[in-house]
Amino acid sequence: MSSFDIVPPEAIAEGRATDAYFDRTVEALDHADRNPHVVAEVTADQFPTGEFEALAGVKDAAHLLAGLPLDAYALREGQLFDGGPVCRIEGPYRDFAVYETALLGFLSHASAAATSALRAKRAAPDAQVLSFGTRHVHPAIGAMVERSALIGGMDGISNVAGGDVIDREAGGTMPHALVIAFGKGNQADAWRAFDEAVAPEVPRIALCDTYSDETDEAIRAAETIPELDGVRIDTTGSRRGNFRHILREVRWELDARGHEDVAVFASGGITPETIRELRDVADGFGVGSYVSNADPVDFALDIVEVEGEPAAKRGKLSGTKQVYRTPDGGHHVGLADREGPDDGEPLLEPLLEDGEIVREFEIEAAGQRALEDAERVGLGAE
Ligand SMILES: O=P(O)(O)OC[C@H]1O[C@H](OP(=O)(O)OP(=O)(O)O)[C@H](O)[C@@H]1O
Repeated sequence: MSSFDIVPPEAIAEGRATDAYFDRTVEALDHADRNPHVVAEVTADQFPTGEFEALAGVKDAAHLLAGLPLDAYALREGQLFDGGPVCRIEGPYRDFAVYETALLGFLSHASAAATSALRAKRAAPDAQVLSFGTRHVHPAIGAMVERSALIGGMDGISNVAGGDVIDREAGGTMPHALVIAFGKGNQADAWRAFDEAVAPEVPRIALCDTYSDETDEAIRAAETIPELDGVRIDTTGSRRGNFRHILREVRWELDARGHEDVAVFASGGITPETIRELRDVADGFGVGSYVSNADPVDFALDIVEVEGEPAAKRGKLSGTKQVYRTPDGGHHVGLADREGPDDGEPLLEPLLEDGEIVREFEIEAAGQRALEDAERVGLGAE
């Protein structure tokens, strides 16, 4: 047993990461010798709302359900939706009832982070937008946050173990702690030690706000490290004043001394709004809490068909559904056995066939899909 309070992956795979009432449900169904064939759908909103979100977490959802006697369909990761099902399960209910809790958790949390990542990246498509936020959340979900950030189209991640899990390398240069470890006034020693110590492929980006004026530190960093790639300005909120002005000044003073090729990165409390304010004066952004702390999407799993007959609780729409994307960016919900809209591309595609995963999960392809679909539906274009 781990000394950390972390539900182990095996318990999730076995269906133990469930609300207890599903265990009671299985007991009652067993007692009554009842196991109806159902269609169940995962939905946040029944009808399109105009508020788009990006789907993520489908890889984990597929592995959760793998091996069960069911078929499943889902949107592709990175696909945007604003209503209707994002996932459909068809099979004997008793066999998958206990997986609902973990299934919704996988999709809800990852989709929220991916959606925020997409909003951040869309605010500055030409800048480097990097994920910095796993420090704000439980370390057990670091890989989920980083994978979702990339599915949302972000350009890089910072969590090393999270990167190991998703087979991507974490990036990053220095915290304030490194500069402080060399003592006030000795920032140059810290930057020099960094430059001498770290592998050549690590970008030389100096943190330039620890002790003194940002422009002063940026100039000194550029003079200390001949191959300096960039400076990062993370001015503490209480000292920030006009952050845009600070970044413009840094850019100006670097340029005035011939350091036009030194990039300027901004971090600390960055949101899509601040990115839009700063995108013409910064080359990149470190985004933390805006992505890692995103509120989970409010997904629910609902039975919509029992033994081939429409069924649903009040407030939910019965019948097996399909969702479609039309070229104008419209998201349409219809019954699966009816004609879809003209030129509508069906979005719910096979995920599992009789318990076998029938899909590849490509992070970069998902990120590309998210960015293209965001362009189509106008998400984050403001
Ligand atoms: O505000 P967020 O968007 O969540 O950004 C995450 C963190 O990244 C920056 O810290 P930094 O890397 O400079 O860390 P340090 O102050 O501990 O050195 C910033 O000051 C935040 O603490």
